[in-house]
Amino acid sequence: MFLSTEIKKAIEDAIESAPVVLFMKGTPEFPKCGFSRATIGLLGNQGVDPAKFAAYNVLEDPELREGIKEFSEWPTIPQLYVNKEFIGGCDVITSMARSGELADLLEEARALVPEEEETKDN
Ligand SMILES: N[C@@H](CCC(=O)N[C@@H](CS)C(=O)NCC(=O)O)C(=O)O
Ligand code: FES
Repeated sequence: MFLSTEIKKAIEDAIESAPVVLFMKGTPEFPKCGFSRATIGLLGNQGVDPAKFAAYNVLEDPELREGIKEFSEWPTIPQLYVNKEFIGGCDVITSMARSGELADLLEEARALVPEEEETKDN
């Protein structure tokens, strides 16, 4: 498939729209596939700040669905980007969560809910 300039630009804009960007099936609230659901769950468990997060539903956009595969040179959805860098899909995120690498990556990207806010007293 040929990645048009227009689609490429839309993908680049999406990737730049937040520190943590997930291309997924469905929405964070209503994932439409177990792999996307699992990935959203892992990011939530890590404490990703919603303000630092953007999700794009590829089921609403067939061009995005195919385009992101070619752009990332990765054949499946979900796809995670952190600070414009492609990280991987569900399997990669799962193993990075287990090893602690995901926590380090997200912390370095300053994408987690700040500790003070989490523990702020009433
Ligand atoms: N092993 C994959 C699981 C994801 C996967 O297999 N996705 C499939 C089914 S949802 C996919 O995106 N197929 C191409 C498509 O639906 O466009 C991962 O680590 O992310
Ligand atoms: S939609 Fe069937 S496995 Fe993802």
